[in-house]
Amino acid sequence: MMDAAAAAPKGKTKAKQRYLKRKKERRKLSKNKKQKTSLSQSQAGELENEDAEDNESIVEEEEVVEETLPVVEKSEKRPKKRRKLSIQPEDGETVEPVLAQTPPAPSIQRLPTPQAALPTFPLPALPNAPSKSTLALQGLDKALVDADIIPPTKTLPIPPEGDADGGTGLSEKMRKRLIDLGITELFAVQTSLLPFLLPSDPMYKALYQPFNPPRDVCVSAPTGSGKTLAYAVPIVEILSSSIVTRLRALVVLPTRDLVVQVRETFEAVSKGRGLKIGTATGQHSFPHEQAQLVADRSTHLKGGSSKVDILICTPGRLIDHLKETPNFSLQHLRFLVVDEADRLLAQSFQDWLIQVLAATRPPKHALEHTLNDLASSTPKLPSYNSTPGPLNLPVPDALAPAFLHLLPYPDIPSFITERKEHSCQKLLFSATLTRDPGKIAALELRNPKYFIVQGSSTDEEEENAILDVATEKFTMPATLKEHMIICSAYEKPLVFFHLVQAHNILNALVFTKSAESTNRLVRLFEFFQNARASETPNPTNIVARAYSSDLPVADRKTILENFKSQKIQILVCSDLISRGIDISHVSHVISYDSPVDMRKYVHRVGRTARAGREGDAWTLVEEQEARHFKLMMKDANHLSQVKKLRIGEQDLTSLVPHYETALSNLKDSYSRS
Ligand SMILES: Nc1ncnc2c1ncn2[C@@H]1O[C@H](COP(=O)(O)OP(=O)(O)OP(=O)(O)O)[C@@H](O)[C@H]1O
Repeated sequence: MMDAAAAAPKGKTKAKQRYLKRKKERRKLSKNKKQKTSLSQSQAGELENEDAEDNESIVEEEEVVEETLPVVEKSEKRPKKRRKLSIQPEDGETVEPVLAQTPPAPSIQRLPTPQAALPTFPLPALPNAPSKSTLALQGLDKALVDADIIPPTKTLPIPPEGDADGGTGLSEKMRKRLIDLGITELFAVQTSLLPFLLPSDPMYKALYQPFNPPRDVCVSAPTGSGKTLAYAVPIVEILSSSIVTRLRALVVLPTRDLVVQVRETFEAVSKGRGLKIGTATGQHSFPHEQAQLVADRSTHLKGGSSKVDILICTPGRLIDHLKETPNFSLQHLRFLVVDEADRLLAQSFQDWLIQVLAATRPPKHALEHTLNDLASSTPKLPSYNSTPGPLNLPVPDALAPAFLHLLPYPDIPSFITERKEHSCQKLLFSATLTRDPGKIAALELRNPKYFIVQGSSTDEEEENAILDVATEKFTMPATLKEHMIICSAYEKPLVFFHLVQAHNILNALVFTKSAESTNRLVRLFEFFQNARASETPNPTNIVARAYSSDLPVADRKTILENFKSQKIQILVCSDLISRGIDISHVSHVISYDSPVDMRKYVHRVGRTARAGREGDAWTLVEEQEARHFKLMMKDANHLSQVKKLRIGEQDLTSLVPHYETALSNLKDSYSRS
């Protein structure tokens, strides 16, 4: 018998035999393991640990055996073909199978989910046509397009003395004065204009701003909206800072009556501020006016010699003073107000505007001429570099700063190269502001700022407001009610009498086409009243008076005062007082003869419904004029606001007998005179 060692195959060492034996045992064990499904975890763990230990020992042994036993290596399990792996996550979410190493085959499922549809593009189309208003705005003056649109409802309370100015820009003195006058809030036009003209920075309130001259202003605001205070208040505020009297504000108005009215406003507002106010209307003799306006007329003074700070005048008399009154000068003007601007610009009286503007500008040559005489009479002036000698320089006589450079002083070098500008600020006002570019250009406005008072809340309404000014469509006071009565020429006086009686009119302004018609209507009305009174037990006596340019100035003044104090109930007038006149209690305006143009209509009806009060306007339109009147209203986009009033035939026929008597009496009176 062979022993075990001898039985061992040749070349196998003891270690090898031991290894093979243990391997056999391990295989056996792993077979058993598979069969024993109920094998506990702990047992399995022990087995694994055992395996791990075995493996360690094998590695050690293999390091030794490796070269000699390649067979053993072959027996190791190698990964076969790579297969797809499927991962089943715990939460049950299905994960796309991933192929190891090989790139994923393109699959529709794997593409990002496409959007609902392909992106859409707008169909080619023409852009929307610009609106009519946008088109109309094109080519308009930029200043007008940039206008400030102020809603008429915008008001600002005036804080009492001691409080902050509340955004009004007003001094304590002015606030106290206004409150004393019963003005407790600023109207729309004033809320915007006052802070613009009275900025909080005192630099901009200065009388002279030679290097930063103020912007000019154009204001379009309805009748009775408070335009007069909108310029009177800032002028008084700025001028009251001046100590020396110079003509610094010039207010130009179309009629004497308006001059008187605006003077009253200035006097009321400037009470206690030390400002001197003068007027020039031709009401007094020329020498009298000269003496009122100029202190020294005998010495030639280059800076002028004014006795007033504010001059309110009509253009005709202004030009007379510019030409004829020695030392009457506009060089110090800080404000030039053109109220009822469209009317004044239409008035080419002696080219008044050109002459006034020329007088406010520093002349390039004219002053030099006048100074030449002076220079020739003085010893030759030393040049800047020459040996200093005794200077005998002309006295500037309080020349305005913008005019100083014209004096024949030695040339003093200055680091300021900018030209000095005159500081005259032009302020234009009207309820019917003109858009005639030629007329506006004549004003030589400096960077003008427009303010338009008109109801507007949307952008479109703002555009419309600008367009209305551009196309001369005017805004009426919101509190005004308008009516037209179409009748025959024969019925017209009857309609007038009926309106006066039926509506118990006590404060009416009646407009006719001429001074002659005015007088005739008043006389007819008086005869009619007399005829009625003889048959009526307790007749109400209504006093009617004519107010026309035929009357002496003193009589006009008395009549106007009597109408204001309600001693006269009906004032019959021509268009002489259709503009600007402010009589607060006028409840009715009757256009006995219908106005020929829209501007006249706006100003006539604007004598009522002022300062937020109610008012009625009636226009009597003869049948043959009806077409023209309606067309005029339609062109102004205003026809819908003018209601047609029908008067029953019965109402008129009852008045006919008295009317017939009045007519025959009038005829007699005319034949006698
Ligand atoms: N803030 C205010 N509070 C109360 N009343 C005011 C105010 N501002 C002006 N008024 C009054 O309103 C009236 C009309 O003002 P004004 O005569 O200045 O109107 P206007 O805009 O110039 O009208 P028109 O275009 O007809 O000349 C005047 O009696 C004036 O005293």
